[in-house]
Amino acid sequence: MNNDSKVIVALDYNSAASAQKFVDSVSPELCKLKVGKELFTQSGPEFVSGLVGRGYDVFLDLKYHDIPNTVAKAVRVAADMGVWMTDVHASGGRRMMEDAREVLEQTNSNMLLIAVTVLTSFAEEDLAEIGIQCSPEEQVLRLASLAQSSGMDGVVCSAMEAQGLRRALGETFTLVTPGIRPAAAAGDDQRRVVTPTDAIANGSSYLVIGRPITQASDPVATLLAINSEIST
Ligand SMILES: O=C(O)c1cc(=O)[nH]c(=O)n1[C@@H]1O[C@H](COP(=O)(O)O)[C@@H](O)[C@H]1O
Repeated sequence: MNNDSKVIVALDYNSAASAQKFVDSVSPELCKLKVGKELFTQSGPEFVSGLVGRGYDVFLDLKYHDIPNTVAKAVRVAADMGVWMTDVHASGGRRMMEDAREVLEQTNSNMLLIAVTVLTSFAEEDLAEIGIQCSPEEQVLRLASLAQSSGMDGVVCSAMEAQGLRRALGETFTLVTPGIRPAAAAGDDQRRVVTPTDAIANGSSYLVIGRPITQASDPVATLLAINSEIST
């Protein structure tokens, strides 16, 4: 079986039972799965291990951001769980990212380690309010370059920045893009949104999609429609 879908469904459910209901209706060939803060806080590593055991590529999205020693140790535990990918915040800095990379090398782990640049819920005015006086695009490029030179496999960014990052950082750098909204869908709390088709055209490696699938009246049909939209 080939787990080659570019869609990572964000399992942003408040109970293991509701997440499991979705998981039972799909298969590892149709999508990868992301476990984030809400579900992990609720259901913990056991739920994650269950997904790994069923053959899913799991993105454990806990966005580690702490001192280098703490992050490296948490990344090591994530790798031991057998997840496919996990993330740290690029703004944790070079030493934090390098130490996380080193711990994976010491254990011969091939888990993908990626760094969040500027959250897709941020617009330029949100950056200004936290003291960053540039456009999201500039800040994403700065943090993505730092992430690449600190040994990260890729970054999380908006697909709005994907084209520029592909040009600057090359074809093999993994670009994971949330903030995906089919045309005419509600943006919710997201600010830098792109449609599935445009995200792929811009060079995204993987699309993270939550509410447009999980809150659809027919989540599986919506996932299938997105898979076919981006494979044509
Ligand atoms: O790291 C992430 O996955 C992430 C980074 C980011 O910049 N923006 C972002 O939305 N996400 C996650 O991607 C998912 C997006 O969900 P929807 O907005 O419902 O599609 C959520 O689980 C977020 O936690």
